[in-house]
Amino acid sequence: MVEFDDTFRQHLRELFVWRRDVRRFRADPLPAGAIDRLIETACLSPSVGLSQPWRFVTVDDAARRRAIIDDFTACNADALNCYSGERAARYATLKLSGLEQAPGHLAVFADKASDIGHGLGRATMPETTEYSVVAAVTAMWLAARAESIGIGWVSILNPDRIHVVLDVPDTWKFIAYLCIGYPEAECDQPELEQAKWEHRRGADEFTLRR
Ligand SMILES: Cc1cc2c(cc1C)N(C[C@H](O)[C@H](O)[C@H](O)COP(=O)(O)O)c1[nH]c(=O)[nH]c(=O)c1N2
Repeated sequence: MVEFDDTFRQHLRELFVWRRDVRRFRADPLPAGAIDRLIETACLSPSVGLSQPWRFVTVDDAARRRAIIDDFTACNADALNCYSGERAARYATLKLSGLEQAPGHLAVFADKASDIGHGLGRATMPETTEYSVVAAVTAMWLAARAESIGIGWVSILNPDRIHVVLDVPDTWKFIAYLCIGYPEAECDQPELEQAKWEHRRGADEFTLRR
């Protein structure tokens, strides 16, 4: 049996504390096979009915990357228009993607039409397909940090546009667009907290006791 000791648990806790959503990347490329290795780890994640509904698209083509960046720019401008006053001014200062700098781009989808898992667990809660993919992204995020690789999740995008740009099946639901690379800096505090947009709250605030 594999056992984990206190030292491992302490390191694991540190991994959770020091995992960040990264928007500022160094220019150096990722080592060969790094993204494939992260995808392999992500595939060890739990999934409803063992359906493994995650689908990964590595995006290396310059024209497709440019189209994604253009979509982000348009969506981010729309998002800014949803705020006013001081909140709008603050939003405008935020850096909300590392799409321009990140050496790795990875789009993640949930295959809503796959028969893998034979529908187990999905009859009353079809959304568990998407939950499974989010679990895989989280695993990848942590596994990357363990290799000092940073990941930034970009959701300020138009899913329909992503489908067209990446030419993926209609039955795939867009879940995440990930920027991957080495971070410019490490920090134990979310960037949105450093920018005074929001602060991390403690577990008590989100826990009901019945
Ligand atoms: C589903 C989802 C979607 C997004 C994010 C996360 C998740 C889970 N986050 C990252 C988010 O801002 C970040 O996780 C929190 O601010 C907490 O920071 P740390 O991840 O702890 O560094 C994120 N960040 C960003 O700069 N642009 C984005 O579009 C998104 N979108």
